[in-house]
Amino acid sequence: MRPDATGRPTLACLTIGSSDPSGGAGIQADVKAFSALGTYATTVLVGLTAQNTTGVSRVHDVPLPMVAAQLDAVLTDVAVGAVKIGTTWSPDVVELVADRLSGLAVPIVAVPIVVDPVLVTASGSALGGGQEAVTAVRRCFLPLATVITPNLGEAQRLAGTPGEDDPARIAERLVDLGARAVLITDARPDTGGDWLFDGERHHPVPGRRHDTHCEHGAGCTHSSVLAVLLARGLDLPTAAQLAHRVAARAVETGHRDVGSGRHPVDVFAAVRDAAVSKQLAEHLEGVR
Ligand SMILES: Nc1ncnc2c1ncn2[C@@H]1O[C@H](COP(=O)(O)OP(=O)(O)O)[C@@H](O)[C@H]1O
Ligand SMILES: Cc1ncc(COP(=O)(O)OP(=O)(O)O)c(N)n1
Repeated sequence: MRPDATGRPTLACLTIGSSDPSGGAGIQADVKAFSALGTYATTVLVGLTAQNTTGVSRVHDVPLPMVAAQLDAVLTDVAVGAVKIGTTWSPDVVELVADRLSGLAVPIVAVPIVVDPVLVTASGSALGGGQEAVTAVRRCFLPLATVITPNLGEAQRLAGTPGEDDPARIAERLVDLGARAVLITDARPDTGGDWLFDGERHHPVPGRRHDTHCEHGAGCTHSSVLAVLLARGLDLPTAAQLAHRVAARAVETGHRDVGSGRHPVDVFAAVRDAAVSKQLAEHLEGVR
């Protein structure tokens, strides 16, 4: 196997999600995050969006047989070390993806699966489909995922607890509903930071909010980074801390001159940051 720049064998990661033509979020953000962390990106597109930094104007489904063919093409050829699942607004796609991943010849349980259930974008556009899609995500993805990474509003909707704003209680409800672990992003909008419940213990992930208005793609970047770190063998609480660090820095260093709405994050600048790259190197040294 050809080693990467650090001497490790190539780690291939798969993202299953939808396209953002403005380049900040969706599959495009995932490929950038995988690449920034030195991994090889593979992609299965389930939908197209017409969107930019100000919002989503239109969505279009990739036909189901084409989704199935893409999954088969990648999974029968490339040994993926991590899977990230992003925007899937069609219940049929949710079922198909869950079916293919759980029916793999090589058990995918050995491979971390991070599900980022996108329901509303930072620009305020609904992107997760209707209640049927939410029900399908609950039924098919909660038990499949190593960890799910909803933001606070998405977690409330998935848990069916609209008035509850305590992330610990929402996360516990999601585990009751079948999730193995829940990482609620931006769980404390007043102070910043995330909240991890690993099914047994709660781990607050402290953070500070940056007021740069560069949040477009923060969630996609965060969940992709998390998938890579889990594939590299980090434990979930450590991976959650580091993924937040990278995402928060990507917001801080975001592309303020791109677009007129919520500007895109910059994951490459984040991992180039001396403090972030030192922390990544320290944790990744000695793991696969
Ligand atoms: N303004 C911000 N400043 C610092 N970190 C942020 C900011 N916005 C989001 N993050 C971090 O980025 C990651 C993704 O969070 P979030 O924006 O909630 O995702 P989503 O795009 O799914 O709503 C989390 O780790 C969160 O704490
Ligand atoms: C195609 C597509 N997928 C996901 C998102 C959501 O991206 P996210 O990283 O949560 O950031 P925001 O869009 O909420 O800023 C998306 N917009 N498009």
